[in-house]
Amino acid sequence: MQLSVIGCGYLGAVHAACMVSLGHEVVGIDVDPDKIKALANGDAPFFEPGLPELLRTAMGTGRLSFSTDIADAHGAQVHFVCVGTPQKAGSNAADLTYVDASVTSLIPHLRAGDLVVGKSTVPVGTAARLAAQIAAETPGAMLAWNPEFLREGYAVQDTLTPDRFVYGVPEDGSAATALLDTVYAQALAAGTPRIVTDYATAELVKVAANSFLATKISFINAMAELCEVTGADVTELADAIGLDERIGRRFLNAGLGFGGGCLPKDIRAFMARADELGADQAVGFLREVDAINTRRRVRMVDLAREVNGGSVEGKRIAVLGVTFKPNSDDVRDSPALDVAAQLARLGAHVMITDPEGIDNARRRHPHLTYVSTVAEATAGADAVLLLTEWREYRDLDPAVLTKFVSSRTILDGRNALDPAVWRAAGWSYRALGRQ
Ligand SMILES: NC(=O)C1=CN([C@@H]2O[C@H](COP(=O)(O)OP(=O)(O)OC[C@H]3O[C@@H](n4cnc5c(N)ncnc54)[C@H](O)[C@@H]3O)[C@@H](O)[C@H]2O)C=CC1
Ligand SMILES: O=C(O)[C@H]1O[C@H](OP(=O)(O)OP(=O)(O)OC[C@H]2O[C@@H](n3ccc(=O)[nH]c3=O)[C@H](O)[C@@H]2O)[C@H](O)[C@@H](O)[C@@H]1O
Repeated sequence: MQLSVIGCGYLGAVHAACMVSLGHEVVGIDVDPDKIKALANGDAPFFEPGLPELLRTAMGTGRLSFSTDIADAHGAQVHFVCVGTPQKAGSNAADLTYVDASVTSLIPHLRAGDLVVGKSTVPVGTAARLAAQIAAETPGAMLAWNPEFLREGYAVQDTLTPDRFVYGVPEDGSAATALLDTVYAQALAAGTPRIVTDYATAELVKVAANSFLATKISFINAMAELCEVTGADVTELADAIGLDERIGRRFLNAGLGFGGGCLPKDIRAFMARADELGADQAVGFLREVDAINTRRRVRMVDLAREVNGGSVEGKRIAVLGVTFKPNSDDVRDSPALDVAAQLARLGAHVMITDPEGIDNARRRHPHLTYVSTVAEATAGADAVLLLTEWREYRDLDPAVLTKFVSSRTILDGRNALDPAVWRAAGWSYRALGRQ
């Protein structure tokens, strides 16, 4: 099948390469010429495990091309819209500028029978509005909303073998459903469940799923706050409640909380949209979810002050990990970068290291200091902060770090280390939610 993928960022680039691996012919379109140049050379413009290999193989088939010209989407039968929907400046709402611009630019190149498939995360009501625009301007072209559930760091596997497909289709959606079934034939044959529903339900499934995940994280972080005042241990608490199959242990890792280009902006956009719909009470709890999440960052900064005698001014602070989670170079709304920036504002000499995130972090916070190795970051440190739990930081040997630091103080922002190991090596170990 001939497909176009419009928007080749974290979602679209992976989607394009994966669709080729399923046997389709794909043109990827993006307005960013640098991104398109890298992709056309077979280079992944961001870090995502498995993507470089997949891209090289896909380029080798001759069935993957990239362009900045939306006219090159003409001829494809299915057009995936994967552009960004960031938070609007000065508001909680989603900025739909890119979705609207991409669909408007695509319409002149559509033919009757073509299917536009929205994959971006949008406020409920967006699909119906775009469907009306498409129907008015290209009779016979169709729209489906097929939200994406991939996680960065596992994007390739999540795209090829998702937990489920959700198709939001119009009332007589059989043609749209048949086209999507052809696109995803391989995973469907392997038994992946698919839910065919209306636009509004499909849009809500996506924000409901992310809201649930964010709520689960903030729930355990609220318990961490209680553990801190009672002397209890949030990691053991999570293990214990997680053994109840109805609760489950996944997404109960307490620590610095959630960041990234999705959970924070999605819960805020959900609240903003519910407000517009007069249903703000229904998701009012998300305000608390957001507030608990922000408080964890503040608590980490306070802990850094506490272990430094009340002030970090003039102190050398090593920050291990700056991305919003391991196995990604993404620093959008990164809790780690936020904490590092707050400490720098308080006068600390912050030395940041990260395996993949330094370039992106430097673009956002050029005034902070970035170094390539743990040895450089921790040299002479008054405190070491583990803020993103990359494997190499989880595996650090305290005896090795002892040689570099000025004070053996470690703050584990992700509950990723074994306190007994660090204490046995003579370190003062502090964490969020456990003693
Ligand atoms: N990053 C992720 O893990 C996931 C993201 N999503 C959703 O997917 C959407 C995209 O997210 P990301 O890929 O992370 O964003 P991103 O910012 O990495 O990529 C968006 C891309 O769209 C391009 N673009 C903007 N306007 C365009 C236009 N008019 N025509 C063509 N290209 C255009 C940008 O240049 C950029 O490369 C968002 O709605 C997000 O919430 C959903 C699931 C997972
Ligand atoms: O809509 C999206 O874009 C995606 O958002 C999240 O995926 P992602 O942002 O890649 O990352 P997650 O693995 O969900 O982690 C999000 C944040 O929560 C934090 N987290 C996660 C799990 C946990 O137990 N504790 C915790 O603090 C992570 O450190 C990270 O900062 C969802 O997991 C995906 O299903 C969804 O498709």
